[in-house]
Amino acid sequence: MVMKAIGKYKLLVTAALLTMLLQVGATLWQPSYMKNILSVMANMSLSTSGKIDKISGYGIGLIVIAVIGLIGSILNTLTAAKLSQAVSADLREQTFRKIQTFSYEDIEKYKSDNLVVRMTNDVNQIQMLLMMVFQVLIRIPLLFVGAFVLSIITMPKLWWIIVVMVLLIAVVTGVSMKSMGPHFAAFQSLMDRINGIAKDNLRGARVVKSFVQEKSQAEKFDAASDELLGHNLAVGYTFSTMVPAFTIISQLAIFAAILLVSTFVTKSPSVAQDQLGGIMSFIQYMMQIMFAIIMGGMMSMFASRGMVSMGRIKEVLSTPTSMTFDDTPDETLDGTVEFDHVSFAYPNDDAPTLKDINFKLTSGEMVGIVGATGSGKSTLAQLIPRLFDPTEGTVKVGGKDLKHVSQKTLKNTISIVLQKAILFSGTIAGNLKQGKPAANDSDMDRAAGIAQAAEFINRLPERYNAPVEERGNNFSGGQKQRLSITRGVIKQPKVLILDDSTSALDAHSEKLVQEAFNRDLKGTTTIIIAQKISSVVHADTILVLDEGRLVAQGTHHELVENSPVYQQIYNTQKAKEA
Ligand SMILES: Nc1ncnc2c1ncn2[C@@H]1O[C@H](COP(=O)(O)OP(=O)(O)OP(=O)(O)O)[C@@H](O)[C@H]1O
Repeated sequence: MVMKAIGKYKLLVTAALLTMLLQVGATLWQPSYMKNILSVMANMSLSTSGKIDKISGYGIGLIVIAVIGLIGSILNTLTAAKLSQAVSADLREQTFRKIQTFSYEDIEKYKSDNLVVRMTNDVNQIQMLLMMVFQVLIRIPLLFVGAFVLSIITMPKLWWIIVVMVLLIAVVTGVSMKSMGPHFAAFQSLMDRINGIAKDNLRGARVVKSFVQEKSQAEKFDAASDELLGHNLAVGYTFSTMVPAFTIISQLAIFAAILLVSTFVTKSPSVAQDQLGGIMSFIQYMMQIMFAIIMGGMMSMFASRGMVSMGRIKEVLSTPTSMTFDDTPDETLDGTVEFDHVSFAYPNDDAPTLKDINFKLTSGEMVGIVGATGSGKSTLAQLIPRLFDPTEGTVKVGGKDLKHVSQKTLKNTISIVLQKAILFSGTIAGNLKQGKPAANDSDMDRAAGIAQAAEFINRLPERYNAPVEERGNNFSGGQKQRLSITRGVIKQPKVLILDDSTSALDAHSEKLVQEAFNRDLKGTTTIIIAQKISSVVHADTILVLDEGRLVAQGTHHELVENSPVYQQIYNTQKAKEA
């Protein structure tokens, strides 16, 4: 997946690799110049001016190499940054597009917050990983092998010092990484938790303030934050012991190298010049090897976080959409709705929420659905616009099994106004056009009139161009509901479902909305889910649900006569009103 995304940027990849090679080459080249400079210094046969001339020459060479290395490093950082940002932007967009193809059921399975974290945090982790790969991870083995080989070529007799040092550093790095591993692993989940608490708190700011929950929210946040601090400190402590351990190992290695070289020099003064120069570059190579191992260990730790994120993005991208639509021609359906032995269980839920439901609604009817809270009213309604497919049985609209109609036909035929009015930031017109993209002002006027929204929209100076803030926060609950009903009716659907969507309207407005439905949406089957029986008392037929079963169907008068469940709801509500 990531390789495919990277493949698009071959030029940048090549540039990143070449600039990295330039950098590694310059780093490995530098010690040999140091060797030459020291050899000149130790050369007894050269005059002082001869030495200065040679050393200046080498010095200029050293500076040129350092500049080449610096240019390589700057260009590498630039190309790696550009590459990682471009790839992560592609992945983010690809993930978002994939989520758009998800059915509501797929989104429910992941939970929307989790998907947001994947598109933000996880994509960022991948971006950091790619940056690391093209800046450091590939450089490390090259630097390690290069410095290892060159150190042995420079001082063949000291090969064992390098081997012992590498082993000791590898052991210390391994032990430290093992102890830090669980702390790194805990970071991600704690960050998720901290994000969650902060988000809950800010989203529910009104509840927090009105229930004076600031202190308990702060305590909850502190607990998670302190836990994160604990893990950070534990990592810090390990680092603080790692650094002196590396210093001791390197000092010992340097000491051993110098000691041995001085014995060679003493034994054979003729090799003094070569050996003294060599020891300098040998020590530099040792430092490069040590740097490569330490960086390698640390980077692989961070890389493992990136790999986890990659897995999480891959999971989303490879999730097959649970709901597919038939590629049949678009058609015009009438508003009959039929449930034929429909049962439904939510994903990951063993017990069915709806059990063997059977009914048939005639086109243009006004239908009420009532039942106790949790009896399955919203669940039943969600099967009509195919937010979910039934686990068993068939849902038909216009006489056609919904599984065999095109997505466009479904969209043109059915509209649902959900219990919670959800508006998107933008303008009123932008929100209404979600219902009918080609809607003009007269369509909006008509729909706003039906939903009793015209009155407050007309009071806004910009009318349909009035801004809508995030989640419609600049509108009252009732206004949001009216706008959301307007969006639902604007395309004049054949089936309109109102899932408790007039709850924030006063009784008078609710009556006006229903009268407008009767008058202006004559051919539309209107299904009203209501908590209050008064909202559906005039319906042509009422479905009564009880614990996921359809226990009765009829007009208000029929049900008052012969449905014990309906009678109970009706009597309880009458008693409350009295
Ligand atoms: N997304 C979901 N995942 C799992 N279970 C769910 C989900 N939504 C609802 N349920 C469960 O299904 C049952 C029926 O819920 P539903 O929302 O359909 O009831 P309802 O009659 O509309 O209730 P209310 O009048 O309170 O809105 C409840 O037990 C609920 O816990």
